[in-house]
Order: sequence, then C-alpha cells, then structure tokens
Amino acid sequence: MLLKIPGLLTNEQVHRCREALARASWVDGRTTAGHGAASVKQNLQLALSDPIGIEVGNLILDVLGRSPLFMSAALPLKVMPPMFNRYEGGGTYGNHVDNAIRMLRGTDHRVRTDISTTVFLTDPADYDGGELVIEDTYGSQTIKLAAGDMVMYPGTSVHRVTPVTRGSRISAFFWTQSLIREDAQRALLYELDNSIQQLAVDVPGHLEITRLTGVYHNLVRRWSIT
Ligand SMILES: O=C(O)CCC(=O)C(=O)O
Ligand SMILES: [Fe+2]
Repeated sequence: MLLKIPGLLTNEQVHRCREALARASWVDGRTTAGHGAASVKQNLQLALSDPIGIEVGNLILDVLGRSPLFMSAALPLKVMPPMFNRYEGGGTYGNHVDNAIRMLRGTDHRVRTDISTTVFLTDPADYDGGELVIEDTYGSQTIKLAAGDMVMYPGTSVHRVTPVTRGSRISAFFWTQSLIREDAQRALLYELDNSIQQLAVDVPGHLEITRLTGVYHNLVRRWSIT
C-alpha cells in the first residue's frame, strides 16, 4: 500500500528542520547503502551520529507518534531514527530495493524494513527532477510532494529518485517494522479501521460498530508478530 500523508509537518516545523539541517555537515550517501544500492546511489546524507540529524529526527518521530493516519496505516512496532539526504547537481538514486534488515546504531537490535518512508522538506518549486518513482503492483507511481508531506510504501518495492537538475532536494527518510508483516494484511486493517471510524461518525452508538471493532482487534491478534 502506498499512502501519502499531507501536512505531516507544519510550515513552521519544516522551517525549523531546514534551518537546523543547513548547519549540518553532509557526507557521501554511499556510506550507508548496501552493496547493490551503493553503485546506483549518488547523493549526500547526514552522518548517522550527527547531533543535528538526531535532533531533527526526534522532532519528526514525535510528530509521527501523534499522527492517527501513520499509526493506523503502519501499525508500527519499531520506527528507525530518521535519516536525511540531499540531491543536487544531477544527484540521483537509481533503481534499488532497501535492505531487508537494518541495525539500530550502537545496539544489536535489528529492524525489518516493512515500510519505507520519505518526508519531503523542500518546496517542489525550488528544484527540478527529484521524483521518487515507486514500482507498484498497479504500475509505477511518481511522487513529488509539498514540503512537510510524507509518503509511505512497502519496503519490498523497487524504487528510485530521478536526477535533480536544478536546486537541491532535502528529505528525511526512515523505515518501520510493523506489527503486521504482510502489506496486504496491513492494507485490510487500514481499510477496516477507516470504515469503523466513519461509521462511528455517521451512526454513533450502533452495536455493529462494537462488533466490527472486535473483528479489527481479533485480526490484529491473529496477524500480529508480537
Ligand atoms: O530520497 C528518497 O526519497 C528515497 C531514498 C531512498 O530510497 C533510500 O535512501 O533508500
Ligand atoms: Fe530506498
């Protein structure tokens, strides 16, 4: 399931992130890519230990934790600390699939990358190119969103970022391990949750809402990996 979350960050929050990131030092993005991906990756990133990245990442995690849309669609078990990248001067990231397992820095904790996410931090009018192209079962989706918007998509997808030929594209990206491993099951739960929420507005207090809520939780119980 590919899902956009418009306005995850307010303009003020985007501004704060961008101001902090402008003070950070960027390194070659190939340092954090797996073997196959490194050969098609041509961008800049913040070092994982960069205190500015950690601070801005915490702001984003805080906002995410309060996003009902993210919680419902991701059903997160573990969210990796956000990382940051910058593409300019033809910078690009060719077709790749993200590594299935990532280590949490400084620990021996592993995170399975069920869901990949990009949070756009640059106004699309400020750069050319830089589209995130995701191969989906319904064909390829081209994503270029307003600053503060986010897209989440299955970690299993082949994806790329087209060359940035004018300006500079700065984004946060991170991975989530979901309680629900299978994308199709997660998508069903998301649909059901949305339906129940809508029913609760349209026919408040209806007994069937309680039964459907039970079905929702019993499916989570059946499918959850924890
Ligand atoms: O910059 C993006 O939107 C995606 C980055 C990406 O695919 C990656 O770092 O694996
Ligand atoms: Fe990727």
